Amino acid sequence: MKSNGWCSSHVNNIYIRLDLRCDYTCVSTSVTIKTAMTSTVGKKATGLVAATFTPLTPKGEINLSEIGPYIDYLLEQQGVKSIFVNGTTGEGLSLTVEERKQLAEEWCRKGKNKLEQVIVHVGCLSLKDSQELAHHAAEIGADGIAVIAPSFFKPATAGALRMFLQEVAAAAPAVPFYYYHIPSVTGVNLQARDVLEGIESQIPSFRGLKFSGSDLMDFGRCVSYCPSHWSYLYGVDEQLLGALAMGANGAVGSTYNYLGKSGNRLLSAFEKGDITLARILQFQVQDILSYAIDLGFDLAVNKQLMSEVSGLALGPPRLPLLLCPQAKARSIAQRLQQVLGVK
Ligand SMILES: CC(=O)N[C@@H]([C@@H](O)[C@H](O)[C@H](O)CO)[C@@H](O)CC(=O)C(=O)O
Repeated sequence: MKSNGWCSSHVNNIYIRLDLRCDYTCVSTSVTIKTAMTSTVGKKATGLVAATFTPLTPKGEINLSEIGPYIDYLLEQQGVKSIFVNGTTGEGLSLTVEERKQLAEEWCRKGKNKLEQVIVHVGCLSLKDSQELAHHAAEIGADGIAVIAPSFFKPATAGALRMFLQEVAAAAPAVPFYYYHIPSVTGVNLQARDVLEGIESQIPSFRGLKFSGSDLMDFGRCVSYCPSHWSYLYGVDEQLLGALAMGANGAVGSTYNYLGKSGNRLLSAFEKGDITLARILQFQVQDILSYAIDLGFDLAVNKQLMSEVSGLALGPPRLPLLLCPQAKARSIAQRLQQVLGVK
């Protein structure tokens, strides 16, 4: 009979992993001490991050002129200081490489000296396109880049996905790199914990995880495996509280575009140990989203809801997503105002 186990601890940048392998005849203990992440790539991403919608004109072209007002809205009305652009909410995979570059550039330009972090999603089906976008993000001064798993030809193993991520990260080695785990959208159902196995030795700029999955056991295993100086950003907004308990140190999501204030209150209630308040705030988000889900909530509805709540002209989604009827978005916006007690 055998038992294998390990434990790790992180003290003052020293990362200690203790491997214990025992059977009845032998006990071997090996202790590895390494200085964790000696490079000082970037600042740590924490707190609330809005996954931005991509403003389009009524004809479906990217609308860069709305980005400045969008950033001001997030800062002034929602208290959100960091953004994640060209991701799922931003319809990144429906945009051309050139459009993604123009958008990333404008978000970075308009966010400079205002926002704390602009993280650019650079994942594509094509490795070459991802590398081009990663390199571009470095040139324009993005604070971080993130990559989802390619989802047409899917990686067969965690190792194959790690190799893909490594090749992208190598195109922007000085930019903090995040793995973006979103199995419900990519259909890549690998455990994030497996993807992270040894990733720091393959990607020196690796700085954390954007986990948009509902498997909190996998998320917890990521947090317990990884060094504390990484970012663990959780992306299922309606169950953020569970992820905070599991060790998330921030949240990235679509609803923080219009529920930023409440998201910030939830984070600070949790930090202060006021679980009762944190729970009330989480239940409010769940109420609003269940109401929306009953009406058929998807990205198109979400985008229209943001236009409705913020007054920004975000335009339609891009095909194949269909424009949401305004009455539907209006009805969800009313529910939101009732639940939050906003006039
Ligand atoms: C599947 C999906 O779109 N998930 C959203 C959530 O914020 C989601 O909209 C929210 O939890 C409501 O279900 C984010 O995780 C996506 C995200 O962060 C992104 O746009 O990159």
